Amino acid sequence: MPASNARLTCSVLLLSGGRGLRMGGRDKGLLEWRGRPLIAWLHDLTRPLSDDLIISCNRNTEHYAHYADQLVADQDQDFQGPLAGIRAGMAAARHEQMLVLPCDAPLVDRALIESLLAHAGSRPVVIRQGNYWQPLFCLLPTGLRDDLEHAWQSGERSPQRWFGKLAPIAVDCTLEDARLANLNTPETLANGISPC
Ligand SMILES: Nc1nc2c(ncn2[C@@H]2O[C@H](COP(=O)(O)OP(=O)(O)OP(=O)(O)O)[C@@H](O)[C@H]2O)c(=O)[nH]1
Ligand SMILES: [Mg+2]
Repeated sequence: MPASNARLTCSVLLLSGGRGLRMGGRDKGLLEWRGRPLIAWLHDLTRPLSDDLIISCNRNTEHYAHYADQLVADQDQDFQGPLAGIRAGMAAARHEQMLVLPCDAPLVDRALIESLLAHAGSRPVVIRQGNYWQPLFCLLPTGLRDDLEHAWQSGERSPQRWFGKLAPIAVDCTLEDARLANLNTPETLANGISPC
């Protein structure tokens, strides 16, 4: 059943539209980790939160469709980065808030998500580790879609620079917080998790 969180129903955007160059050009979300595709772990985590689970992907749509209510693709086919996926997700999202997570962080847990949702309002809410923002772990008010579109049309391609102008709310985590570890290389995929 969707939307077990009665306080807030959000859209969810799982970012899986990258080139995966460090994985030899393979589609990272579909690579297996602990016996299942990475996207399956994020799907299982976020499915109960939303009736609007969006996956940003630029290939293998037939595989991703199983895990989503909506698929979105970047407008341009030249991999302009995650902000392209956020832009497509914002255009499609059906709720006032959109939770964004990357496909390659399978240790994110419900408590981390709840700590983002707790600050839902008119400003972006973003994970920060020490002095480092983690711009792909965030909660975005979808009312910012016009602002994002304007920034995009002005040439902005950095999620952090975009929301940096919007007085983001930080959710602070330690530098050692294993939940934020992500998988970028075949070695980490096979052997475990590396720090971000
Ligand atoms: N929609 C979309 N998502 C992207 C794009 N580039 C990266 N992402 C996503 O952003 C997140 C972080 O990117 P990376 O970890 O660098 O993944 P990647 O770009 O596929 O991998 P590398 O090519 O090795 O850098 C991942 O969830 C990617 O799927 C893009 O051009 N479009
Ligand atoms: Mg990349």
